[in-house]
Amino acid sequence: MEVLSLQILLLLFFLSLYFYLYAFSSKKKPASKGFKAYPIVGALPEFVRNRHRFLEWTTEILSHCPANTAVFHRPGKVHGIITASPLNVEHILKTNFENYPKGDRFINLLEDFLGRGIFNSDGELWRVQRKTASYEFNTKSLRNFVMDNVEVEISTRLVPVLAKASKTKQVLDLQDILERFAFDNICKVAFNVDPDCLGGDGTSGGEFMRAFEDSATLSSGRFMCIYPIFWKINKYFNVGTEKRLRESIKIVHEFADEMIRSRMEQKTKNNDEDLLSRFIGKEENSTEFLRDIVISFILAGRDTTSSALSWFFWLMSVNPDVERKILKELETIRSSNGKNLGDTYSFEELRDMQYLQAAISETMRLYPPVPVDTKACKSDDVLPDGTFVGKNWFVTYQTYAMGRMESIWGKNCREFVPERWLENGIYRQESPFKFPVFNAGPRMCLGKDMAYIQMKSIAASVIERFEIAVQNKEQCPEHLLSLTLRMKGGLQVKVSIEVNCTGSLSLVRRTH
Ligand code: HEM
Repeated sequence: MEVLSLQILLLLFFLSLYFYLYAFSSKKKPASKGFKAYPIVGALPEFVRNRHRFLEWTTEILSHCPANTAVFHRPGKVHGIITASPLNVEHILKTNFENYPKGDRFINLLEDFLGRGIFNSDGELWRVQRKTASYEFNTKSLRNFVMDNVEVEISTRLVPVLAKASKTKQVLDLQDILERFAFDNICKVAFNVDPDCLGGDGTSGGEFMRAFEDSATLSSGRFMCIYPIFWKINKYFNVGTEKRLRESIKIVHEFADEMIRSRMEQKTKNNDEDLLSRFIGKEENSTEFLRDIVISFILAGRDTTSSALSWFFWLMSVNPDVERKILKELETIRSSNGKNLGDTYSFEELRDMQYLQAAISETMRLYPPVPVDTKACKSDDVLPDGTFVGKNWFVTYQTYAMGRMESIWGKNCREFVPERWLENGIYRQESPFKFPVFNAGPRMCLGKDMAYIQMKSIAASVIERFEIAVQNKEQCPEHLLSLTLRMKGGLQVKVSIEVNCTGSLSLVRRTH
């Protein structure tokens, strides 16, 4: 017995020594090539140590790998790769699209929140939703409807809320305001329902907003769980974060159910065609499925543009020269079209805002609203850079890291330079594989054009009317890794009125 204990002690001693030497020797290497994989436990210790800074950690790793691609070993059968290579991204999202579905693992993690909505489905279920939604998104009437809605939301809700805050000198969470704006907008555009979340003092619908945020953050927290069994046990016993998740999802579901019920009633009264009515019109769609569709579109429409604009306003506060150039561009557009400050911009005028478009794209290059996207590999494959990917491995492309790769954007990749998007002053599209902020290939974002209309309208109306003083602007806001890249604690700002919409005295000061 004593001999056995001694043997176990010796074994433990040598194992500890081995891990210590292994870790120590790899610390001395100047740059890590890929994830450090320990015997038996794989990359898990590193993952545990760095998961609170997952995006930065993986960016560091990928930037040191020759093809910006790293293999991730986990104990048991889970292996995967993380890539920031445009060639690999093209292969995964387009060339070999059928081999890289979302997969069961991903779908199970998000199913309680998103059900089998468009973001969380594969195969025929995805195809049907994509087809129906594409039809709706391709119409010119949608573009006009978006333009009208955005204009009304800006002039009757956003501007009054900011103007009021400027009078009271109150500190505002701009991220929250932008989320409310985007939420009202997507509900009107997609479901023909106005929740008026930004109406009044801009705080209505607070319970739903909180529940939606918690549902997204806690669901994405499951991705960071070392073993899925952990969250599954918590879910089974309804404890911890899983208890909170269940409560939040219940609130979100009730809201969506109520919206569908009221839309179904309306349907009998008028025959307005919107996205939801296209789905309601199909008898085979159950109310649960309609709910999944509603929640997915709220997520798509609410959390993406608001994330991009929050980072945009913070970047403006630390890059006043860029803001001045945008103001100058707006002034030129107004004067050549005989417009006053405060007048609404037409679709053509928004299209002419080339520098603003560049500044918004540059924001999303550094702070992509959807920072990571994961697929599953259906059968063994080899990526264009020679990396082997096994069946059932996860395959993640890291958009956040891609915006910070010297190999893609050059030496100044970490600097905020809108000019990199311009050729002779005209905005130049980038390859979606180099800049997969809106995804690429058959699952490319359907709301890209709508998103730019909304973001440009808001950015232009706000910066030409108000001075936005971001609190503690020198410190880069911390991000919260949810399904989208939100700012932890929001974006606290003080607003002051820059111009009174009839004159441009202050504007002259700011543009020179
Ligand atoms: C800055 C704004 C936006 C960004 C960066 C963005 C980005 C993305 C990304 C990365 C995906 C792929 C997600 C995945 O596969 O899991 C996606 C898909 C999608 N987006 Fe957007 N999006 C934006 C705005 C919008 C808006 C306003 C809508 C309108 C409702 C929208 C509708 C969709 C839809 C329906 C899909 C699903 C496409 C599919 O799976 O077939 N997006 N978007």
